[in-house]
Amino acid sequence: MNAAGFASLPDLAVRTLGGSVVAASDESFADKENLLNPWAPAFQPQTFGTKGQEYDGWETARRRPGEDGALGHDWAIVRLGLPGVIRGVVIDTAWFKGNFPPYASVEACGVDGHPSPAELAAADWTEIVPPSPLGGDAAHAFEAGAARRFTHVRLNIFPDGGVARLRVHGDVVPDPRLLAGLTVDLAALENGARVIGCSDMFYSVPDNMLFPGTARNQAEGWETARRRGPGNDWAIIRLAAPGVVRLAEFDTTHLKFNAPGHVSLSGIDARTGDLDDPGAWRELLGRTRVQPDGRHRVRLDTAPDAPREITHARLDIHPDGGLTRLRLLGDLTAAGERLLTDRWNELTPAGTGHRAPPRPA
Ligand SMILES: NC(=O)NC(NC(N)=O)C(=O)[O-]
Repeated sequence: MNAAGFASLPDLAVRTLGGSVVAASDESFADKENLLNPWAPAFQPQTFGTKGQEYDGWETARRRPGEDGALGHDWAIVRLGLPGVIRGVVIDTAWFKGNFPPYASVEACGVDGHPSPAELAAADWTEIVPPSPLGGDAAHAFEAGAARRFTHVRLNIFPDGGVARLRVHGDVVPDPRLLAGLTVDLAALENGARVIGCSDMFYSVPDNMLFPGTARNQAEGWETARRRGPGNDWAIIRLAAPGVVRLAEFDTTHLKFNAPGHVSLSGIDARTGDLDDPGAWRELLGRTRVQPDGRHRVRLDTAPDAPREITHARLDIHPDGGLTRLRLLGDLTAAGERLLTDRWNELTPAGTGHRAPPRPA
């Protein structure tokens, strides 16, 4: 997968998906936490504080050789908000022009639970980006290929300097022990769901609807252009795993003059039906009126005689607009639990401190 390909995958490290910087060797000039800011790096010239020019990034002091003559290097350890398989990394030195590091590398590890910085230092790290040259004021994309579930990454810079952002794109691999037997959001990015197709993403991408928490403005949701022709906008969501959706939440918060008039929802089991065959989709919720700027929770009909196991859901918004959040609360089926467990086991090598979850019958 090339950079353009992996950059459309979720950023497993971004703060709005739960990422954090747990430790760094140094942050004398600018805070390590800036590495994971969701916004594009900003810069204002001549904003000198007591320690130097202020940068929207992570910046370390200029290193000097120690008594032994060694220069050493700086590093920062990031806890991924969403553990998963890393497909590519972007090291962005935006605005660092005379103070970027000339080389960087990235390592990753998978550790169960909530390890301390000391426990992470002793973890088994795998190099996913070898030491590579960097330029100033530029985003550098590196593919990463290890077919393993990682929970943390370590950015190494040689010998020192500033990095504006670290983006870690990949496929979310949720921990089945946290989902099995519970009613969960089958459309949540953090549970492994994703939007795999949509009619329009002129203003913002539809995966935004699947972020945790509430949106702070309409840019943090999905918004389409004004539709001038016939038809309506839509998005198809691949659920976290096969499951039964029992309650849908359509959130138009912050969409005050651009909310859809109506929404509808349908589902398909892609193991037996073709996503491209309109006849294979079953209605889950007929055309339902929505209001601007608010949450709409709708209980779906899950009568015992209505077989509702689906792998994908289709959201239709009539005629256009967007949603800031979409929640599809429901239960994994036994097949869904098995699938998640098998995937987790396959991508989590033994001996990394992970407990293998029981595989449902
Ligand atoms: N934050 C800084 O002031 N950094 C540096 N200096 C300037 N002017 O940016 C540097 O690396 O010495």
